[in-house]
Amino acid sequence: MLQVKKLSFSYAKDIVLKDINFTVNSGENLAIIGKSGSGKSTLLKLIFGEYDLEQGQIFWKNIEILGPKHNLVIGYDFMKYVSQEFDLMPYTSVKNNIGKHLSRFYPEEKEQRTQALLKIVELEDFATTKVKNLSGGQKQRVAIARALANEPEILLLDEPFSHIDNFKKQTLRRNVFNYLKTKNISCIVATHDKNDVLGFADEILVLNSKKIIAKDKPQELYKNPRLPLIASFFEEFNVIKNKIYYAHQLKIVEHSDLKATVKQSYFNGNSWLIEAEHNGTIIYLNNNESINQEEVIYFKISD
Ligand SMILES: Nc1ncnc2c1ncn2[C@@H]1O[C@H](COP(=O)(O)OP(=O)(O)OP(=O)(O)O)[C@@H](O)[C@H]1O
Repeated sequence: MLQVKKLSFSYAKDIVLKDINFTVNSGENLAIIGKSGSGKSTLLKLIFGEYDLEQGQIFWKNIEILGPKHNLVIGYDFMKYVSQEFDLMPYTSVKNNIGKHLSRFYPEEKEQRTQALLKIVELEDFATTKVKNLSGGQKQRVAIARALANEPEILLLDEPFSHIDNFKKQTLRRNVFNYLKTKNISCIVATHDKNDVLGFADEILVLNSKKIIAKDKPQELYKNPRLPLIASFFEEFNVIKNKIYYAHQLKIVEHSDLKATVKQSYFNGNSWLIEAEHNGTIIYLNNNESINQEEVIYFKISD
């Protein structure tokens, strides 16, 4: 189990994280979300041991994670971190990057393991390509495979699929997160993308104003977002009479006391997102088809 206890941290004078407490069990997938600059990457780096803590402690099982003041080499064998920078060896092949930390004394196992990892990140065709000749998304996939090579006990992922195209993203997410579950590897993912979270995270931790403002199962946070900041992570939403409603909870009907004037329609695949003005504020609703600008609509709210 990972335990983060009373952690506070600042770069120079500005405090970034204050009194952070949480735990992650073995095999659990925790997503960290929050606005840009809320401290997600900093928290991952602290857990990895990249900086010395000012206050608080971090433990993996009963080993205390310590920063550079206490360790000549940053990091621990049981933990891997895939940063936004990847840190790959550019003039070396994909295969050798992935196998970098695998033992040379067992060449057959090393080859099998590398092939299995190439398959997970779907880079079999690039095994002998030098990393410098890969696209950003391909490099990101190499970095993920390399982090998995020695089966860490806990994996820290910072925006792990941000460079990967939409054609591959969903398959890759399933491959990686299912692999982690089958191997009981704990995982902490910092992300802006709800698709990295819904369907994969056991819990979501929300950072805001230096603190944890929520920690709950994705289903619970989605159903009861409590704050506009949380709702905005999932979908377009409205605040009506101090309650939060997603766009799909407002239904256009023939007759209602609730009236709005359409301003814009946006195609979003499954339906259209309708932007309309209601009592001087902009609201968002879903509809099966687009609606002309300035048309008056009536809507009801369904919980
Ligand atoms: N090395 C550093 N030195 C000084 N300040 C830093 C450093 N790294 C980050 N910060 C600051 O700390 C705060 C938190 O940054 P961090 O990168 O952890 O946020 P984040 O939530 O991961 O952001 P994003 O979602 O944009 O990646 C920001 O205000 C940032 O400017």
